[in-house]
Amino acid sequence: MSSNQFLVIGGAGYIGSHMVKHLIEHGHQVVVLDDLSSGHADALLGGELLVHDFADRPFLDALFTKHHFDGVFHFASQILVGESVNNPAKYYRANTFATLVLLEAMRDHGVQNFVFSSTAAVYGEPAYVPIDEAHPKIPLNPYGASKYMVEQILSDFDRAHGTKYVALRYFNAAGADPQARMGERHEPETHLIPLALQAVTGRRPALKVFGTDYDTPDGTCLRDYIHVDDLSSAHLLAMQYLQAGGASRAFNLGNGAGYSVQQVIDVAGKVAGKPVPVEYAPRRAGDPARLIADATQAKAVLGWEPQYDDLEAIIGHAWAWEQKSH
Ligand SMILES: NC(=O)c1ccc[n+]([C@@H]2O[C@H](COP(=O)([O-])OP(=O)(O)OC[C@H]3O[C@@H](n4cnc5c(N)ncnc54)[C@H](O)[C@@H]3O)[C@@H](O)[C@H]2O)c1
Ligand SMILES: O=c1ccn([C@@H]2O[C@H](COP(=O)(O)OP(=O)(O)O[C@H]3O[C@H](CO)[C@H](O)[C@H](O)[C@H]3O)[C@@H](O)[C@H]2O)c(=O)[nH]1
Repeated sequence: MSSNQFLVIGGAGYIGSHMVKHLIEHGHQVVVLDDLSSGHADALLGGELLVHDFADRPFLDALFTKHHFDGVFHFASQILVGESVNNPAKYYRANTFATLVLLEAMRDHGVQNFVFSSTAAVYGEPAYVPIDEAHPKIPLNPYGASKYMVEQILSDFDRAHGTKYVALRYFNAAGADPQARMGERHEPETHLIPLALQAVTGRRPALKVFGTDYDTPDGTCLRDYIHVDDLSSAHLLAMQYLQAGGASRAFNLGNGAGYSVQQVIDVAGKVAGKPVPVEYAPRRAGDPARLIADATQAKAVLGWEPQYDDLEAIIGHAWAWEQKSH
């Protein structure tokens, strides 16, 4: 495939920085637009970094006048589910309204091909697992709702303006660059794997296990952990699908296997060579017992083949990053 120029919004973040790496490794030109509110400039392996809020319309007008982009990947968002419940306006503004500003600018400048970071949170409490794309979308919190609203806007823009998009609904993003050049650096960190590993090193207090009385084999929640590099490969395939004339749609991204919180803790202890200090705590509000993806569509339509279906490999990469970064 020939070299293209892509805009990666939120490219200095956890998942976006792996995307930038993947694009560069595939010979593409990359412009990163990131305000560094939660991202890190040193996570970028290359490309041109523009430090700016992506929802600034005059800035976007100048950007789209100066550059021709073959497509746009959009990772920038507010990502804390709990915060979204207490401060919904922040989420509808940053995730939904800001993306509408971006989509209008893209429409007016004729920028085509949009790959959007959506989430399994659009589904809400699962009616069945594994969850396929046809599963009812009843988000339980404003974070999930803010993303689902963007999907609905995208569908309307496609009908009205021919905006071509793929919405990728990730399950639990995990792992890090196998060479530990970049990894997960959220602040505050809320995700299970980095918190477990940081409890081992003593950088954080004991890991609180949120609930041991779920209707699952060991009583803790099941999640579908998908490696960030596998997310990146799916994004590029989704972009190429659009460039080849594929119809706008959503895809789930996950491994299709559920691992319990207790299994993650056990594997993290094995990988780190020391047990994870844990404290058993009540359930966290809004956590479904099981979230497992049916990603058959991404495999069949995009030709996506995840490389890392082994939890030990995923946590191994996160551990190498954890040791290198602190
Ligand atoms: N981490 C997960 O498990 C997960 C799961 C499902 C979906 N997602 C989605 O994936 C995307 C990336 O998540 P992440 O974990 O990499 O988050 P992150 O916070 O590490 O990255 C987000 C990036 O966007 C930038 N950003 C935020 N607001 C901006 C703005 N207004 N203008 C310019 N840049 C801005 C931040 O500086 C950061 O670099 C998000 O859209 C998130 O909702 C993540
Ligand atoms: O300190 C912790 C942190 C998490 N957990 C448990 O570990 C599992 C995974 O929790 P994470 O916070 O790592 O991930 P979530 O499944 O809550 O969230 C992920 O999936 C969501 C979709 O439902 C959103 O997309 C979100 O951005 C993404 O990180 C859950 O059962 C949670 O209760 C703990 O027991 N202790």
